[in-house]
This record gives sequence, C-alpha cells and structure tokens, in this order.
Amino acid sequence: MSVKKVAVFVAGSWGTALCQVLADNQHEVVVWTRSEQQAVEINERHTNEKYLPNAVLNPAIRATTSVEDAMKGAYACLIVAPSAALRAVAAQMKQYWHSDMFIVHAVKGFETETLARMSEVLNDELQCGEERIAVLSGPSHAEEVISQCPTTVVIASASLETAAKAQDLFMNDSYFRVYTNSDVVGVELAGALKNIIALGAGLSDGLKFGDNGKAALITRGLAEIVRLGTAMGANPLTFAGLAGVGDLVVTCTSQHSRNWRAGSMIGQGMPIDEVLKQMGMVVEGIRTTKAAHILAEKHDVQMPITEQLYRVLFEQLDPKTAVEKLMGRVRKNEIEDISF
Ligand SMILES: NC(=O)C1=CN([C@@H]2O[C@H](COP(=O)(O)OP(=O)(O)OC[C@H]3O[C@@H](n4cnc5c(N)ncnc54)[C@H](O)[C@@H]3O)[C@@H](O)[C@H]2O)C=CC1
Ligand SMILES: O=C(CO)COP(=O)(O)O
Repeated sequence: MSVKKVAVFVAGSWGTALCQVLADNQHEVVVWTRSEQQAVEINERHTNEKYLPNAVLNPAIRATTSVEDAMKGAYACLIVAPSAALRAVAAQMKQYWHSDMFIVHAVKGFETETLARMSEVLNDELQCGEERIAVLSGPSHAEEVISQCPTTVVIASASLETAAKAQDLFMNDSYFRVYTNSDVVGVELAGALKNIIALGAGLSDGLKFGDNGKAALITRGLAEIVRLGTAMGANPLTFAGLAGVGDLVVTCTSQHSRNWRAGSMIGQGMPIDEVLKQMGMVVEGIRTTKAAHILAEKHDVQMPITEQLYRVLFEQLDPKTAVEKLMGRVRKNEIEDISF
C-alpha cells in the first residue's frame, strides 16, 4: 500500500480514533485542531485526554491549527465534526480544496436548519460533486477502535471508485474491516436515525423497564427508520446491514454510547441541560430527534417512537407517559407495518 497524506478535521473522539486507524495503516495523518493546546498535546504527549482518556496515539499523527498545513498536498480529507459544526468546518476547507481530492465524512446527523444530509451540506459548501464524497458509518465506538477491537464498517459513495479508494485507506487485516456500498442516502439516514432509538433505549434502561422493552424499541425503532429511509429514497436492504441493524444494536446496548448514556440519565430524572453538561461530548440524537420529527411529517411517515421522544425532549412530556402512549397505540399487524 502506498503512503497517502490524509487531512483530518477534527480531533474529537471519533476523529482521533480514525486518525489512529489511518496512521496504523502507515498513512501520513495531519489533524486540524481548533485549539493550539490540543495540537501541542497530540504532538508532544501523543494523547487526547479529553476525548479519548488513557489512549496512546501513534506518534506519527501530527496536529496543526492551520487548515492550509493540513490540506496542502493531501490525497483525501476526513471530516468528523459534530453535525452542528459541519458546515462551518467545510467552509474553512473550501479555499484549500482541489478537485483531485476526495472527502470522507463520518458524521451522524442532519443539518437541523435545512434538514440536509451531511453529504449534501459538504457538496453545498465545497461544490465538489457527490462523486467526490463518501460516508463512513457502522457499529464503531471510538473507545473500542482505539483499543484495536475488531470493528467492521461500511463506506458509501455515489461513485464506487471513491468508495473503493476510501476502503483502501481505512481497511486493514488486523482490526478494521470496511465494506463498500453505493446507497449514500441509506447509510447516512441509518447512522443519524439510530441515535434517536439509542436515546430511547437509554431512557428505557434509566426507567428500569427491562430487556424486553429495549429489544422491542430496537425492533420497532428499525421499522420506523426503514419507513422514513425508504420514503427518502434509501435502499431498504441497507438498514439490514452494518450501518442499519449493526449500528442500532451497538448504540442501544453499549455503555460507550453517549446517546444511550444521555437517555439513561434523562430516564433517571436528570434535566436535559444538566445531562449535556455532564456528557461534555456531542449527543447527536437530540438534534436528530427534532429533524426526524419534521421529516416524518414532511414525508407523511409514522414514527411513533421518535414522536414520543420528541415530546419528552422538547415538550417536557413525562417519559413514563410516553411509554404508556406507545404501549396503548392502535392494534396492528406486524408484517403489514414494516416496509422492507
Ligand atoms: N465517538 C464515536 O464513537 C463515534 C462518533 N461518530 C460521530 O462522529 C461525529 C463527531 O463525534 P465525536 O468525535 O464523537 O464528538 P466529540 O464530542 O468527541 O468531539 C467533538 C469535536 O468537535 C470539535 N468541535 C465542536 N464544535 C466545533 C466547531 N464549531 N468547529 C470545529 N470543531 C468543533 C470539538 O472541539 C471536538 O474536538 C458525530 O456526528 C458522531 O455521531 C460516529 C461514530 C462513532
Ligand atoms: O455512532 C456511534 C457508534 O457507532 C457512537 O454513538 P454515540 O454517539 O451514541 O456514542
């Protein structure tokens, strides 16, 4: 494998873990950080204590606060900012972007103001063409990737050539396996929407509602993800894959999940502002619940779990009442109600 330079934006937990994968694969990794202090920590101590405590980073990873330094001569860019910051980060990259590069993003969310998917925001800002964009998604907690636990993800692009180039960069034989897919819409929607269900699963655990209820949330959560996904043009089979069921299961059941943890704290009665303060890291599911609530209305799709979670998060509905509303819904036929 030939050495390629990859510019990474930004050094949160997932960005840092993916830097490590790229550096372990012998690529030249230059990560842009907002703060000089974080760049110094990565360059001199090879750590990122705030976002990945106790991890020892590959010393070949170099951090910089200069966008130009990061992007000059880069073969590809990797963007792993929170969804709320994606447009602003992409705007900074624009003047150093050139048409030989491609961009991989690993962001799970929507732009809440426009309801755009993340690749749409990137294309809008960089005007690079959708064939230059790929999305990396799937069951992949940063804490496990940095420990080299076996992890399998999917990379989707409108261009299979771009997806294959990205697969070459990230895949290795020891702990990081990558599949390609051409269904960008499905992979992006699956990654974003599973965070809503993970918040719900955490809430259910926080209320001590048991494993039966959580399994039902995962299953019926998948049904509503598929409903919205197919209405928005996704391939339903994508939701049975790594970005769909795979990520849904890991996020709803792993204690690494910030969405699950936030839901659990809300279920135990902690106010949302306090939960977010304690987390100190991005909890994408909250913004995504708002976006999905609007998208469900727009596409005339039923998303009862999302709907109840929206009321809990934004209209102060008591979580126990939300569960009663879900349990008391009109009787249905299971198969007729799933649109695979
Ligand atoms: N942590 C994980 O295991 C995984 C996270 N993701 C996704 O990756 C995305 C990023 O999440 P994490 O890395 O976990 O978040 P994080 O909370 O660990 O880090 C966020 C990073 O973004 C930076 N940041 C925040 N606002 C910014 C702004 N306006 N401009 C520039 N930088 C800004 C922060 O300084 C920090 O470095 C999310 O969409 C998340 O869903 C996807 C898969 C796994
Ligand atoms: O997407 C993730 C794992 O695949 C990370 O989920 P959280 O943001 O809930 O930690």
